[in-house]
Amino acid sequence: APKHPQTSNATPRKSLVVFFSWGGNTRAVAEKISYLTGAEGFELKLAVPYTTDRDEIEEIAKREVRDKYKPELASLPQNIEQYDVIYIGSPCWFNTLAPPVRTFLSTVDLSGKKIVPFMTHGGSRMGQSVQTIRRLATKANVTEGLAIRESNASNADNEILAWLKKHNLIK
Ligand SMILES: Cc1cc2nc3c(=O)[nH]c(=O)nc-3n(C[C@H](O)[C@H](O)[C@H](O)COP(=O)(O)O)c2cc1C
Repeated sequence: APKHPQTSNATPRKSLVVFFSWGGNTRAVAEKISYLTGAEGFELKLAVPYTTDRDEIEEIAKREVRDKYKPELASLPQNIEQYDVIYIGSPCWFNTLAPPVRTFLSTVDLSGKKIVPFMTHGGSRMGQSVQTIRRLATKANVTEGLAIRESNASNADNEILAWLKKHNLIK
């Protein structure tokens, strides 16, 4: 049947927020992005969870980042092909992505996706993470990142909203 001229053949852009959070700051930003965009959320969790001890995680993270270690994830998002836009969130750990996010990027085929990175941090902003995402997801279109300071993580509504508008991710 002929299509109405207003009808687009393009399927609507579906988006997913994939994130890891150790202390909750990145989760707060991820939840805000989901709330503002309608994107579904997927929290990356490890098969063997990290310690909750702040001194111990420092040592573990330092070693894993140095070794580019990819810890095993408990699960992966299903049917990734249905999403056009994937937000990817991480705390800044030693100037880059937390290792669980590295595992995700190395495991899932993100060819042709628009990837929107975001990070919470104590001063390093995105660090090296955008370059790392571009290297691991070679066939994706990776935008500039959204960096939110740790102290603002649960109070960044306006910053997140402005950033989403600036990048045409919401109206
Ligand atoms: C192991 C570890 C390493 C960190 N390394 C950095 C860093 O290199 N640069 C920085 O700005 N903040 C660093 N931080 C601070 C975190 O990026 C910041 O507190 C972030 O908001 C934590 O997010 P989360 O609560 O989602 O885990 C580090 C924190 C931890 C626990």
